[in-house]
Amino acid sequence: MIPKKASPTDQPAAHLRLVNDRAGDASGITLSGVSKTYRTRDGDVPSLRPLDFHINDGEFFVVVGPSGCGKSTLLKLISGLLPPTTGEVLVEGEKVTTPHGNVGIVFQNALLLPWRNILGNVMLPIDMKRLPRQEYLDRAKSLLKLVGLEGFEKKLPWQLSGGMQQRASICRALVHDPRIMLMDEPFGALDALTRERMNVELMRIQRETKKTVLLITHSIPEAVFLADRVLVMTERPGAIAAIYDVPLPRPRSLEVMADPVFTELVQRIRKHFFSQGSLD
Ligand SMILES: Nc1ncnc2c1ncn2[C@@H]1O[C@H](COP(=O)(O)OP(=O)(O)OP(=O)(O)O)[C@@H](O)[C@H]1O
Repeated sequence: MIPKKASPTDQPAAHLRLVNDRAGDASGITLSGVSKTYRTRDGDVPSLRPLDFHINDGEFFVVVGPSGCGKSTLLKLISGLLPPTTGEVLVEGEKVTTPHGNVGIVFQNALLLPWRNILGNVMLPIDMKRLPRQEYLDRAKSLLKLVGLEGFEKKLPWQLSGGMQQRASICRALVHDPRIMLMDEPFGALDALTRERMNVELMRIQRETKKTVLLITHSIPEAVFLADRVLVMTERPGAIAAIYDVPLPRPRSLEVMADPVFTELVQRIRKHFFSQGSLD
């Protein structure tokens, strides 16, 4: 595990204790009173009601919720791409005010640059941040090996399948060694079989890299399969409907989906959405 950096903003630990109820624990992600209302020409669009929760360091935390309830907004607030309307987000004890290097983001589509080869795409954050290329090249290559793309470094994105492209985009999100990986419906564009394989792979990557993962999905089975905890959101403006612990041992294989603990939890979460029909 990468040692947590000491930083001046680790100091408001007293505040953290209030939010967190965890004396001195500045690791992970803490949201306190975080809400978002978009101001548009047509009026205000309340997107998120004030949210309070903590994601532990190294946790696999999955968010499910109906379409338009503010899941992507939540991810943008944590990454610093958007400022909250109220409240604050702390990542590793530091208040998020701008986009920061503590996160790597994976979107629904791999969004690889078609003119860069796979290694070049994985190295993109290093080039953009002007970090020393040579130091990160080996890391990029070992990440590609970790996701089974060894030998594909020089291929162009179109020469890879959708699942392989998405694996490359996971490497790109990890290449600068962020503590946290934010994933917005990362496998939503893949066929069902590839998606299952990617889920197994993602769990393995998370175990090996020990990253904190926040993943958004529309699929309740996917959420329960992957997560340590599942946060269920209400309809917009999104609030916390419930947070469920997933008491299934790790490592997990696809057979776990037949376990009564798994199926009961899926049913329990699904009940939140019976009237909305917006989840798988
Ligand atoms: N830039 C914006 N300006 C105005 N309203 C926005 C903006 N971005 C999102 N919204 C609105 O905020 C609400 C939440 O959007 P968001 O994309 O976060 O939802 P979501 O849960 O990720 O949706 P989905 O599951 O369909 O991807 C929606 O009603 C959306 O229309």
